[in-house]
This record gives sequence, structure tokens and C-alpha cells, in this order.
Amino acid sequence: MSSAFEVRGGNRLKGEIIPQGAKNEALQIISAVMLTPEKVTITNIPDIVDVNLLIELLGDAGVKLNRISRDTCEFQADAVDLKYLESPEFKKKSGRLRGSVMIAGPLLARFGRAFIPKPGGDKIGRRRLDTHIIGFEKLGARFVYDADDNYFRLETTGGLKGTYMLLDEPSVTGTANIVMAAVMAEGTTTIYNAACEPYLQQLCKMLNRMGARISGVGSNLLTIEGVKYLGGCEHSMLPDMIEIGSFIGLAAMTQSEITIKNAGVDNLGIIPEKFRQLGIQLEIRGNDIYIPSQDSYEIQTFLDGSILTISDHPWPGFTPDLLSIVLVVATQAKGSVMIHQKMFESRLFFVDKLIDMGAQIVLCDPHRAVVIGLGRQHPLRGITMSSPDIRAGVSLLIAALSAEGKSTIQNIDQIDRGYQYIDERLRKLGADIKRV
Ligand SMILES: CC(=O)N[C@H]1[C@@H](OP(=O)(O)OP(=O)(O)OC[C@H]2O[C@@H](n3ccc(=O)[nH]c3=O)[C@H](O)[C@@H]2O)O[C@H](CO)[C@@H](O)[C@@H]1O
Ligand SMILES: C=C(OP(=O)(O)O)C(=O)O
Repeated sequence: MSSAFEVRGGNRLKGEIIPQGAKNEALQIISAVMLTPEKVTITNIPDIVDVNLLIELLGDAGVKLNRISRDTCEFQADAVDLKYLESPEFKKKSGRLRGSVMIAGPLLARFGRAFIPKPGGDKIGRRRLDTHIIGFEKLGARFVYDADDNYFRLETTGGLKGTYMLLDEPSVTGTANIVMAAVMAEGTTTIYNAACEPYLQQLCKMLNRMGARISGVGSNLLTIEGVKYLGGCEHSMLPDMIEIGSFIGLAAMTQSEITIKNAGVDNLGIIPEKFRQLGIQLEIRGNDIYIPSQDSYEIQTFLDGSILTISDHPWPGFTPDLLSIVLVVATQAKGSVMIHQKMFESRLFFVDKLIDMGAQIVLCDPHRAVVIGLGRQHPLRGITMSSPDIRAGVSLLIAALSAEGKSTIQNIDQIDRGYQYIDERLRKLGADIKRV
């Protein structure tokens, strides 16, 4: 695989783009196939590195795979190889993505044991698994932690038992994992302070179609009445809201007229509003989002005239995964904004690359950056840079597409983790981008 994008910035883009199926939903949904020996058919699967790795991992563990087309796959977990899930090969492969951690809940539910090697994913600060493990413990699992290997081994004797739990934080993957463990536990489980983003709602709806009894879906209080058996089902992924936000930012930065087709507008929560706060015009047209070409956009202030802050918050607040995009888009706006990344402590360091490109940003501390918009008076200039994480990578790509001259973005494996055929799709809109 090639490892860099070469971009010549300045082109105005034009056209329609269809978002991929959601990466972070896919990781939950594909893990859930482990809950049943019956066939599960999943559609709108994004063809991206992380998701393909998880599918490969399940295949290695004995799950039968039938990839009907690029975005559709049938799974049947009727002969799971539990030994493989303890093997060094599993540890190595699952350490390459974050989503692998969510196989644990289904394994505990169905087989009474699970193994969690240190998961991979973005290096964006400490990413603890306490919520997952404490939730499993409350359901009756015992755990042993191997500190040398950074490895959790979980076991239950006599099966999992429903209980009440108040999560210490509404962890997304943690909630998904605990829900998947609880669906076949004996009795009723109540999870308070549950994460409730659309992907979790999708997971709960899918589990209910498989025979689970989950209520409170969409709220932070889930009630799960345990059932003895789950059967097969069909499921289709929502459009990827982080990709949609990235395309809105791309359109504004490059003064482009873009229509995002089939954007699942009912599931975007506060995302469109946050881009509007940056002064970006967008129109919801049915299920599409139309972004007109805008010569300039001006950041709003708060009602009392004070400087706008955009910060992350668990759903239905603004997702942390779009803050890097908002930050880059603000560099060319008129006005100023404080970006406050509350969740992750290393996600803003990529601003040094934007500063090299000519952006005016003050990194106040690891969590806060003030962006002073250049109002397009000085375009960014192309440089050579390396992508530190998936969303910073796409933000740098957007910066490069708007910059004067040539940029080279290295370490694009990070981008390929989550954005399907991104260079090809951007070229169709008129971008000058190639893999080198
Ligand atoms: C594969 C996957 O789905 N990854 C997503 C998932 O990661 P993941 O599920 O790993 O993230 P968590 O929701 O567990 O937590 C993320 C971080 O935020 C902190 N935290 C969490 C909740 C909270 O109310 N306050 C708080 O500070 C946690 O301590 C942790 O450091 O959710 C994150 C938060 O939306 C996203 O960035 C990731 O893209
Ligand atoms: C942080 C992200 O992914 P992961 O949790 O897989 O590292 C992301 O999707 O922005």
C-alpha cells in the first residue's frame, strides 16, 4: 500500500458525493454477529481498513463469511474457535484496531469467557477500558489483568446475571460491549449513563430484531430483559456522520458547491448546526445536504458577543471526532473560535502543521486551541506533513486541498482506516490528489 497523498490545492470542487456506511457503527454491528449461530446479513459496510480487519479477525476465529458484494457480507458464527481468540495471532491482529474490543461482550454472553488484548485505534490520549471491564464484572464476570501483556481475561461460572449499573462515563464502545453481554444474561439489566449515539441505537435495534428485549433505546437509560437465544437478522449501516461532517468542512474550505446525497439527515443531531455556527450555509434537501459555493464565511459569536466555543460532549452533544475538522475550517473563516477538546488529550497537537501552513492558531493547552480566522486574506501554503490520526489526517487533507501549491501528506494509512476510496471520490469532484 502506498503511504502518501500528493495534493495540489486551490481547485474548486463540484458535484455529488455519497457517504460511506458508518465506520464506528460497523465495528459494533459486525461484533454482534458473534451472538448467534444463525446467519446475519449486513449491508452498507464501508470498505475501509479497520472494518476489513475486524471481518478478517472473525473469519480467523471460525466465523463463516460470504462477501456477496463490496458492501454486503453474510456472517455465520456457528463454529467459533475459542482457542484462536487466546492466541498470539489474535492479540497481534486485534491490536491493530479499536473495534476488536467489542467482540468480548458477545463472547462472554455466548461462551462465558472472553479475552481483550490491548486494542489499537487512534493514539489520541489515554483510552482506558474501565467502563467495559467494570460493567462485565457487575454482570458477574471475573477478570484477570496481565500487566506485562496488557491483556484482560474474563470468565463467568454459572453465566451472567442482570443487574443495575451506573456507568462511570457514557463510553461508546463500553456501552455497546455491556449491552451485547447483557442481552442473554439471566434477568433484567439496567444501564444508566449509557452512551446513546445513533450507532448504539442501531445496535440495539438490530439486537431487538435478533430477539433481544432492549427498551429505552436512544436514551441514557437502557433496560434489557435477558433472553436465552438470539437468531439471525439483516442490518444496514447508517451513512457515516463523521464523513458527512468532513465533506461539509471540505466544501466550505475549498469554496465548493457540493451535494452530499443520502446523508441520513435525521441522525445527524447537532452536527449541521455546529457548521452553521462557523458561518457555513447548508441546506437540507430531503435526505441530501446541499452546500453552495461560498466566497467567505463568518464565525458567529455567542448572543452576548463573546467568542464562540465549540467543544465535544457525549451524544447528543457534538462528537469529538469532528472537532479537528471544525478547527481546520475555522482557519479560513472570518472571526475567531475556541476549540475545546474535552475528551482526548492528544488530539489537538496536529495544529503545529496547520501553523506551518500559515494558519493563526494558539494552542492554549493540550485541550484548547484558539483559531483566528484569516478571512481568506492569506491562503494556507502547501507543505509536507504526516497524518497523526484519522481525523487530523482528513483535516490536513482538507487544508491541503484549499492551500496554495503542493502538499504531501504522509502516513495516510491513518486516513485509509476510516475513509473509503477517498482519493478516487475526491478526484471525481475535481480535486488534484494522487497516491504516491
Ligand atoms: C470505534 C469507536 O466507536 N470509536 C469511537 C468511540 O471510542 P471509545 O468508545 O473508545 O471512546 P469512549 O466513549 O470510551 O471515551 C472516549 C474518551 O473520552 C472520555 N470521555 C468519555 C465520555 C465522557 O463523557 N467524558 C469523557 O471524558 C473517556 O475517558 C475516553 O478517554 O467513541 C469516541 C468518543 O465519541 C470516539 O472518539 C471514537 O471514534
Ligand atoms: C478515534 C476514532 O477511531 P478509533 O476509535 O477507531 O481509534 C475515530 O473514528 O475518530
